[in-house]
Amino acid sequence: MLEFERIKDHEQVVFCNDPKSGLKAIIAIHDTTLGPALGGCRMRPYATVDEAVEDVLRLSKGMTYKCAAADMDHGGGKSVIIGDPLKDKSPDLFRSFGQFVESLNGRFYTGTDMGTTPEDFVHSLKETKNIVGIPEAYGGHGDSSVPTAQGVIYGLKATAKKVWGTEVFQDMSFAIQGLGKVGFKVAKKLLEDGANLFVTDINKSVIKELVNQAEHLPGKVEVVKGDDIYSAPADVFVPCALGGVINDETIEKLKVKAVVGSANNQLLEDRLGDILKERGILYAPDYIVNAGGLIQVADELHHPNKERVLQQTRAIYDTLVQIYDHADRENWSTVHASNVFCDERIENRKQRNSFFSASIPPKWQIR
Ligand SMILES: NC(=O)c1ccc[n+]([C@@H]2O[C@H](COP(=O)([O-])OP(=O)(O)OC[C@H]3O[C@@H](n4cnc5c(N)ncnc54)[C@H](O)[C@@H]3O)[C@@H](O)[C@H]2O)c1
Repeated sequence: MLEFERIKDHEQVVFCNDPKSGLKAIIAIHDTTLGPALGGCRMRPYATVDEAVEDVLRLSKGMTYKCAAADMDHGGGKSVIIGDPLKDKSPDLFRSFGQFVESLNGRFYTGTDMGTTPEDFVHSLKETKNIVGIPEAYGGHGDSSVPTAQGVIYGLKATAKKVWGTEVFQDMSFAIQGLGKVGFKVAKKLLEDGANLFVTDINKSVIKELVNQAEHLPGKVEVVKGDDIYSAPADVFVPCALGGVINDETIEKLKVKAVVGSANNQLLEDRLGDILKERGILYAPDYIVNAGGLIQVADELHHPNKERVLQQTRAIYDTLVQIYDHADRENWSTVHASNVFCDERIENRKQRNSFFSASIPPKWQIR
């Protein structure tokens, strides 16, 4: 049962039901103060509608913060399709989803997330232009893991500067969990710069590939098993696989001085940010560090330009510096400092919007 109390933080929640294509989806728009909502579309065989609602509400709120932190003119939204991505996909399902997105008249832009691919949304594009993260052949930027990995590198530089007073990775050590699209690129760049890595992945073939490539690079790789990555004697832990990896159990094992990675929702709960602080471990808030992909997909709405994406991704460095300094001044965790930073950006925009509101044209229609 969905009660208004449950969605009181959200502007709009839309249930999409199309028996012909089998589409059952939910679109949540959290906050459009900064601009039209932006957020991916996740497809999962949710056990209950309640579980799907929970996910879409939480994820859309997270997008409001992520867009604010990256200084995007977008608010937070997200969508979920209830279904098995291995069995239930069809062109009609994604066309139908596109029609529902179109019905929101530019209030919501979406694209790929867990369980969906850019190719799925080529079908949705036939019904709406409000799709991002599309293949290069359709005018998009293609693989978003490239700027995401660049953002992680800028995050590592800002953090290394803060903790060790240097941005030189040579002879520093990093424990990388997950060598997928993002983690592999980060690992390779660090090896090129002469860093020492501890790595783990459940996929043996990516480990083998990295070890092979490392033979021709200045840095060194040591492969560790599963959970041993948490206690690896490294300077920085770089989570690039799953969410929730920093929890009461793993936090005790960490020997690092900093945590900087691409994984979404790295802390199981925000309070763990305080424990990291107490333990003298500098945490780079995930939604700031991993915004490169978001920056790239949003850029598609303004005639895609890779140089502009790189420039905006570089700003992740400065944002982190501001947050670290603010957290220091107030004696806050970086999690709290970062949430306050985003809330202030949203509040400031509210005031600016009200000043111009009588004269500005409708703010949504970007392309
Ligand atoms: N790709 C992007 O642009 C982007 C943007 C923002 C955030 N992220 C987040 O960054 C993380 C990595 O994204 P990606 O695109 O590289 O995903 P990916 O699926 O390409 O890579 C994830 C890797 O983690 C490995 N893995 C899974 N479970 C593991 C475990 N228990 N221990 C060790 N390794 C494990 C997988 O085998 C895979 O190689 C995800 O949390 C994702 O949500 C990605």
